[in-house]
Amino acid sequence: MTYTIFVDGQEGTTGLQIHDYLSKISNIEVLTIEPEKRKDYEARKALINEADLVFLCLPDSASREAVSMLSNNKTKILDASTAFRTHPEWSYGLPELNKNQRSKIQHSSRVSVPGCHATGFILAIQPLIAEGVIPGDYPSTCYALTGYSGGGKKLIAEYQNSNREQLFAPRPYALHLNHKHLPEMQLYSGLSSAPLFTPIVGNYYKGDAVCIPLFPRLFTKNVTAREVQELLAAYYEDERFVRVIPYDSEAYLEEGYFNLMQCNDTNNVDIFVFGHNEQILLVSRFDNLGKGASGAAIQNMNIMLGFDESTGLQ
Ligand SMILES: NC(=O)C1=CN([C@@H]2O[C@H](COP(=O)(O)OP(=O)(O)OC[C@H]3O[C@@H](n4cnc5c(N)ncnc54)[C@H](OP(=O)(O)O)[C@@H]3O)[C@@H](O)[C@H]2O)C=CC1
Ligand SMILES: CC(=O)N[C@@H](CCC(=O)OP(=O)(O)O)C(=O)O
Repeated sequence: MTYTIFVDGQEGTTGLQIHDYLSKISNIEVLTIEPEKRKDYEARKALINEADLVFLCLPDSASREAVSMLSNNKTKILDASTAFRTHPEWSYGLPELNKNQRSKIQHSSRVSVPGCHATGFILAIQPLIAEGVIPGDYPSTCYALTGYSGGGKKLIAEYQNSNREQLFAPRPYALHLNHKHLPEMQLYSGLSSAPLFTPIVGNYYKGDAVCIPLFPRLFTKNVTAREVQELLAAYYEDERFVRVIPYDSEAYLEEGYFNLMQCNDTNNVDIFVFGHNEQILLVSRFDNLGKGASGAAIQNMNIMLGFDESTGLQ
């Protein structure tokens, strides 16, 4: 069986990369829109309703509009925007979340692709809450270091076409403490309040390290950093895209420094547990355009269409 696929937003950062992945997958036919018609309501509506599966790689408002264009029961939607990530009728496209999530995605025709920072945060902290190690009302904090491609065409152009001195140094942002990923970070991690989250964008293309400092004295169970690593390793034992790095493994550092680009061009997430009995630092590392965006979108498509989950992915 051949499935027809349409990417609405095909010329954007996420859309272009999804096209790259799709070009390597068989059993699909990609429907394209003429470039000058890519924002034409009727032209988009026709293709959205013709396709078996549509990727929405658009701003939130255009995603909502695209969903309102649906007039059939066949088309499955995978939305990359923030518009539906906590919507009760949509499935959250993080198959590794728990034992039921993969099947939820498989049986759903509306799936949202998680935000990049949210992916790293939830994968690292959720199992510790689910297993009763960290209480749901834990006052969590999180910071993330990310490449500028996460900001889409506009931020890429700013970094690549400007020599402004202030772009050379890392730049903290979302300093009103209201980053758009907070609702999904809270909901799917199982926390009763959102983390205090401060992302930092750097002058490099891609690579994300989401860091979560933790104080075991505030935990429900008395555990060491080594035991936290063991718990996470057991939780993700059967997951092909999530690797929990052995505790205390200097081999993964480069002369003592962390390389946050090491998962680039893969769909992998590496989770590290650093620290000792009094302080722990969890770090999730991944490609913000891979498992943080387009790779995750393709992984979800594979599940929704019944393909092997790693089809087209590295
Ligand atoms: N789920 C994830 O992990 C990630 C999701 N995203 C999300 O994906 C979406 C796209 O992000 P990104 O690719 O980085 O953004 P870009 O700005 O790079 O691309 C967005 C594209 O959408 C097009 N567009 C805007 N409005 C319309 C419209 N009404 N109809 C058709 N096309 C339209 C733009 O056109 P034009 O070329 O004319 O500007 C552009 O090509 C955003 O919602 C973003 O939040 C982003 C990164 C990761
Ligand atoms: C550098 C930068 O701006 N990054 C984006 C992350 C993009 C992403 O993954 O998420 P969305 O799908 O929610 O857009 C940000 O922090 O908003």
